[in-house]
Amino acid sequence: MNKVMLTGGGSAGHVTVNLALIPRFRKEGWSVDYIGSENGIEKQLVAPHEDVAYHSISTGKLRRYLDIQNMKDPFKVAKGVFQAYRIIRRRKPDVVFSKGGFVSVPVVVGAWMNRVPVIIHESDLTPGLANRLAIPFARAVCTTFPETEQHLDKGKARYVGAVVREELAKGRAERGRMLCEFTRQKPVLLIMGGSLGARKINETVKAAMGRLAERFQVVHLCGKGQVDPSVRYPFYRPFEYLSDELPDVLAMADIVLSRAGSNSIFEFLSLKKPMLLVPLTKEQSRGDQILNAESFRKSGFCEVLQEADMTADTLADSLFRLYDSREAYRSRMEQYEQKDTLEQLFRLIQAAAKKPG
Ligand SMILES: CC(=O)N[C@H]1[C@@H](OP(=O)(O)OP(=O)(O)OC[C@H]2O[C@@H](n3ccc(=O)[nH]c3=O)[C@H](O)[C@@H]2O)O[C@H](CO)[C@@H](O)[C@@H]1O
Repeated sequence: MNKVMLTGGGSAGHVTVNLALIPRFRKEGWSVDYIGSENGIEKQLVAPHEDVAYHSISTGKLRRYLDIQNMKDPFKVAKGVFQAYRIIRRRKPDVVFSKGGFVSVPVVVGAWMNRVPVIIHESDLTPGLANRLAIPFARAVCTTFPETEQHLDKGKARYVGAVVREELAKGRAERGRMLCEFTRQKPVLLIMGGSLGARKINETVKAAMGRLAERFQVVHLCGKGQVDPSVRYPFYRPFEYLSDELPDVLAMADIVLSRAGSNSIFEFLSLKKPMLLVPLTKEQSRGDQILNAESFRKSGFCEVLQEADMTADTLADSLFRLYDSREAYRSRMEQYEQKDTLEQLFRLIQAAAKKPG
């Protein structure tokens, strides 16, 4: 029996691909282990998969800026490498698949020390810091955007496309309407700030709601602890986060306002939802979302509004314009050819395993 060790975490975006792969491994009779952090979102997301053995290791943030924590973090990372090395030596996986995030770096190094092959997946157009550190230890780097190859050692890059969770296509608009108690005929605007919410978008939506409510019914995924009870409109429904109900809400949405996290935007693309993207700025992230959004804009899948230009009025104007041209966006998205990404990833992981078959 083949054994795979998965890793990745820190935000939902770094766990989604791993979760989508688990049923594929199960189908082939592989055993699956996961190394994540003690308190990260990956622990909660993996917990329902009872047949996946979860191991936690110490993690330190690999900070891009100076701060007193910097002094402690190298020790935490070193401890994480030691723990990951020991877990991998004991569990003896045939291959490690890493999705990125801080927790993945010690795991990749631990795998290399045990001579276990490593395959990496990158969701964004340019590789994140964790993946950049891990790439020298990996056999192959799978990319979501074709452009990413320019940022990598050519021999290692494999363009596989985006993994979109199967259940997202199974949503029912009617159930979404019942959940939100939307009874009007007006179009539905879905606002999604990424897995952690987006404070600046939430504040601007609050200021723009007077105008937005005239044309849309609005469902707003605000992020944990970010629902503002003072925003009250008859057809405005805020939630902190949706899990099982998300497919139904997506099915009901006519257009979407979102950050430009890679998983989210490929989900909207696969469901043909015209999108207005407000990418995280270079200061908030590393500029990856700006590049993700720019690539989608060039393909004609979205409009982009930079955060510095976002006011209540520019936001409402952009959303009205997007809705008015929704058919043109949809027909361009129809042309996008969805690759069989999950299968390609599985095959690459299988080929890298010490005991293929
Ligand atoms: C702040 C930060 O570092 N963001 C990064 C993080 O974003 P983040 O984790 O927000 O990433 P994504 O947009 O890629 O993924 C969010 C995921 O959460 C799901 N979801 C969201 C809201 C909700 O209520 N329910 C729900 O299920 C979405 O469907 C999606 O699958 O990883 C992405 C992929 O590497 C990067 O592009 C982002 O720059």
